[in-house]
Amino acid sequence: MAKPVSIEVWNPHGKYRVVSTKPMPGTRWINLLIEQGCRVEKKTILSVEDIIALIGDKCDGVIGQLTEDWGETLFSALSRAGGKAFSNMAVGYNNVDVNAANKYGVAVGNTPGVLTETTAELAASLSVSAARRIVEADEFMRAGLYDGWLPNLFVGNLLKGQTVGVIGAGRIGSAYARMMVEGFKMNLIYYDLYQATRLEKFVTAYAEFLKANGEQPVTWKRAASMDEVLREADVISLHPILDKTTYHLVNKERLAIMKKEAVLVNCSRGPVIDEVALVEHLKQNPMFRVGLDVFEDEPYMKPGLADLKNAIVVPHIASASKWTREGMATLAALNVLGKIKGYPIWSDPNRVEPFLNENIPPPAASPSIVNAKALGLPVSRL
Ligand SMILES: NC(=O)C1=CN([C@@H]2O[C@H](COP(=O)(O)OP(=O)(O)OC[C@H]3O[C@@H](n4cnc5c(N)ncnc54)[C@H](O)[C@@H]3O)[C@@H](O)[C@H]2O)C=CC1
Ligand SMILES: O=C(O)C(=O)CO
Repeated sequence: MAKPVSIEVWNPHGKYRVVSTKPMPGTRWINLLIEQGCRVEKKTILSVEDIIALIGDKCDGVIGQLTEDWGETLFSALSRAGGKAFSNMAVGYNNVDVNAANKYGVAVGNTPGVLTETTAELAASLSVSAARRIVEADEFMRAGLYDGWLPNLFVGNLLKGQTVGVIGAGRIGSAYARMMVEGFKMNLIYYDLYQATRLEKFVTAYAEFLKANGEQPVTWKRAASMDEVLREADVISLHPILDKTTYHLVNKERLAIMKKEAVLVNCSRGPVIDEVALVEHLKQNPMFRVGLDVFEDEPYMKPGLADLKNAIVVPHIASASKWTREGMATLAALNVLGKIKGYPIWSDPNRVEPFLNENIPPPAASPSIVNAKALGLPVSRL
């Protein structure tokens, strides 16, 4: 039996009913829905049962979260309530069974682009923090253990001239690579199923700039295999989607081929790393360091991880800048609104800026619907 849920409601007499399963930052997303005749309701963390109760008998669209299991049960409930629109407030949608959504004709939205730089910045921060042992040093200082400067105190790794490895050089992976190459003059090695042409051009141009200024040019290489990246890189950041091909991509065997003093960062999804194997590897290799934003059994950590000084752990905050989180809420709301209104799908989900400019009305389109093709939804000509 679902427990009764207390709900905040805006525009109670709106024609369409849109529910958000969690409070989202900012008010623009609410205003955009209200202006178009929607009644908006929001709640906080919900179980599948709670979400079914929230959907009720009539619901036109739902804005959901990556913590929720959107599969057959929820899509059939939404469909029974007359809903044909769902959006994750996230770019990753491994929590969504898109085939089940297709079965019920429900459009599935996500929020690409608006979180690219914010997420890459956190990955870069974790890389530097792990390489330079910033969290350990902070704890040491606060514990009153600092007696004075010492040549060996918290000695870490220099990034300049070392190699940064990126696995999954899509939007976020490429943005991270640019930060590390340009910011720290690191050489790049990357692995992706596709060639990252723009990234390669960026590094080539930056290398020419450095050479022209009498500095050592940076280099890039597209690796033929993921193992090549793991063997050669000093700092490795994981940015693929989570699917069957990337589950436990980093496992015991692959950890063993990495450099003993490497830094590994994960801002993608927890299950991309076998976390039990990682804990063991960290114990055996105290100079190996990790920066983790995501965990295999979120919100929990595997036993032992929290005790390890060579691990930095943060609670899935990679996209947590104010601008980005408000933008994610806006994109998610507009995905749902667009489907309700029968708008076409925006033609390029990598170019969502027009939806984020608060000074102009957003385009009459859904910014990003991942199953648009499967549902035969029309594409915007804008
Ligand atoms: N920690 C956090 O708060 C956040 C996590 N994410 C995660 O980051 C992921 C990536 O986001 P974007 O860069 O926007 O997506 P994207 O689609 O632009 O990039 C993903 C890349 O992974 C590559 N890829 C897929 N399978 C692969 C494989 N087996 N081996 C190597 N590469 C593979 C794809 O070809 C693509 O280039 C999301 O799916 C999400 O799970 C995204 C935002 C914030
Ligand atoms: O967007 C995502 O995929 C996240 O993990 C949260 O920003």
